Amino acid sequence: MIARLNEDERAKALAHLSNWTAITDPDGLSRRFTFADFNAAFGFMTRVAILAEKADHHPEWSNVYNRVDIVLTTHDAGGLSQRDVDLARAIDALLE
Ligand SMILES: C[C@H](O)[C@H](O)[C@H]1CNC2=NC(N)=NC(=O)C2=N1
Repeated sequence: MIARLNEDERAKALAHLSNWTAITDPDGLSRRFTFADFNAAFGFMTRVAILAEKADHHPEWSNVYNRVDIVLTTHDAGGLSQRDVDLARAIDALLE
């Protein structure tokens, strides 16, 4: 069973995830992405979906036209875990 991050682990992880916001309900990370249009937003979602399937770790997300809102939280852990941090980094890397 994957564990929630403790305070020390959270602080260290967040220091490397400046684009993401720590949230409490659910306990996790969130980030809003804005693209030129729906096509670009959906293309991004497709790439994130492939990452998520490979990692067997899936985002909570919504899309409105060119905007994608992502929340990363670990259901199996009841909150923020290393899996969320790893997926956030992998998502950021898609845009580099
Ligand atoms: C059975 C399967 O491995 C689990 O349900 C995985 C799938 N994707 C998941 N995604 C997220 N965000 N949290 C989980 O706990 C989780 N668990």
